Amino acid sequence: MTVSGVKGEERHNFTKAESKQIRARSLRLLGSLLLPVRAKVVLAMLMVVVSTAAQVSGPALIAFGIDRGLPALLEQDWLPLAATGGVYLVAGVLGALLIAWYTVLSARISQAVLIDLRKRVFLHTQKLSLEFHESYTSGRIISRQTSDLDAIRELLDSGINQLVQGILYMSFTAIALVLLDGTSGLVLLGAVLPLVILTRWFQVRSQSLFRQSRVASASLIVRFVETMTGIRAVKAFRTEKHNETVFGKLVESYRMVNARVIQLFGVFDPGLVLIGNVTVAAVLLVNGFRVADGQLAIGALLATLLYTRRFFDPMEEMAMFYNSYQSAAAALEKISGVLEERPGVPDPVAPVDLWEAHGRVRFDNVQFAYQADREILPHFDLDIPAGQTIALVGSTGAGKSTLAKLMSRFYDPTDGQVRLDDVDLRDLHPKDLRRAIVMVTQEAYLFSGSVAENIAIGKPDASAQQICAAAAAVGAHEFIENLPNGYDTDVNKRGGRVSAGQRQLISFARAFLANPAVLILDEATSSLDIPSERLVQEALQTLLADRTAVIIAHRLSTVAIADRVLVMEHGRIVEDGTPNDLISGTGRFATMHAAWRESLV
Ligand SMILES: Nc1ncnc2c1ncn2[C@@H]1O[C@H](COP(=O)(O)OP(=O)(O)OP(=O)(O)O)[C@@H](O)[C@H]1O
Repeated sequence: MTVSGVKGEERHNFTKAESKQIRARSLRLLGSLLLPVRAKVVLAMLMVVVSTAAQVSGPALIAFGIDRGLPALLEQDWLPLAATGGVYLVAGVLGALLIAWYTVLSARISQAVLIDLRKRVFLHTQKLSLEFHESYTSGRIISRQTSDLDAIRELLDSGINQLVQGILYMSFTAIALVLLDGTSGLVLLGAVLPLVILTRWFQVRSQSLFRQSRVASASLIVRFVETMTGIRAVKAFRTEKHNETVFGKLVESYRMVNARVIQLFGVFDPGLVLIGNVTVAAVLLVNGFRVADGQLAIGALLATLLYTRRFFDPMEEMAMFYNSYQSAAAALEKISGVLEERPGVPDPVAPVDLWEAHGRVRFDNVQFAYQADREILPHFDLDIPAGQTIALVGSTGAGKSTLAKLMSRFYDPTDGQVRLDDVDLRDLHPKDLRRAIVMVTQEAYLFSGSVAENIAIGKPDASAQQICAAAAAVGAHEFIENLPNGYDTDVNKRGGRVSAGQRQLISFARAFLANPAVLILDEATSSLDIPSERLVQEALQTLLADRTAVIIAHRLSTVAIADRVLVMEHGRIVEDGTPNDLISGTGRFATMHAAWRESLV
């Protein structure tokens, strides 16, 4: 199985080569994000090096002040002590200023990187085909934009700072200690072994716990989003109690993992403090004797103690970095996977412009399957002349919506071609394709915003009059006028809520305004009541007059306005003719129509 794109997300056990492939992908993404801010990164590094050096100089200066400045002062020479104090002050101020500057600069870098990544994820996910969105759940998409980006933000905001400053601080401190006094350096070296053992122990255990914690929190998000997305089904089937139990279990497992993480820190933190204190005690003991023997000055003793103590300070923060690094690395892996996905319907390399499409649609030798082993359209030929109105009927699962999706190029055929005015849809300029072919579906999705804005999606530069005219043409004007703020009513605010049928009318107005050469209505009148449907049918006569139209409808009333009826079964057209011919015949459509007429009586 491959790990390219999002496929790797479902797996946990990778081979070495696969892990390498995923890491390389993450690093490439990180590299491409840092490239535009590389100058700032170098500057920030320089600042942090200088400011850490300034901070680390403190104990050495204190030692100098005590061992050289004080005796000189006793001899009435105040200059060495004053100079030491001055240098200490300058180092302190410089360190503080540089840290302040560094903090601002690193925040800018992290903001730039995050904004870039956030935009890339949004734009790319939006570009991915319907095929991708139909299998990649909304919970996962939301996690990519929220918790994953948060994990990366956390790493950039504090994690990297802590790591870089921590490593530099510990290295500079160790170097300063060795330079000041080799013996103390040896004592510190003695602490390194237990330190390495403790840190390694912590890393090994925390790695698996942090992973479990991320998995548990992701499951919580996915469960929450899916429950809320399906809230209607939840209420209709009264599954609240069941959901509560399932969610409760997820929360409990999240709590358990976090409790174990805290237990781990409960051993690691005191362990660090203990090693630090034992080392300081050892330095005090060894150097105390050396001071008594006159081998070491008292100021140097103090400085060695301060360096030893300070050496351990960044350890805990660096252990925390490990956590944020792990989360961010996992997040980066998943985000880079989404960004690696290629749209199932790629934009043409040499797009053909079709300014004024006539609307002839042809399916030539088309074969189509969603999954390799299950063919939906085995072999499909169809010629729809420009301006014809087709009613597409057939039983559930016959492949009607699939045909509509191929016609709108939501999918590409596995074999053969779908053409508009003799141009393969794959070669058509995406802008021309969207202008020429519009599909209205049953969902009739409305975006946040006013009714007018929702209609104007069909033609963003439309005037208010054009919007009203479009609404009037599909019989939506009256109800829109009766909404609290008319065309300016926000469809997602209380009071502005519209019914499913009204939503469909708005999406009709949107399609009418877009004025495409080919209009596909996939169950687009299913939520309308019979009088509204009749109204729309009248409007449809005008709406469909000068364009090619494909109407998929279970209610056969639509057939009356069609020039031609296609009956589909198992991905094939089994009947094709004018409504009258088919009704008066003895085929499937005649039976369906008779049954439908009877149901009306
Ligand atoms: N995204 C998908 N992935 C895999 N299989 C799919 C997908 N969408 C549809 N199918 C399958 O393709 C077949 C045809 O489905 P399609 O939606 O085209 O039927 P339909 O004639 O429009 O049915 P209905 O009248 O119920 O809407 C069905 O067997 C369905 O299971």
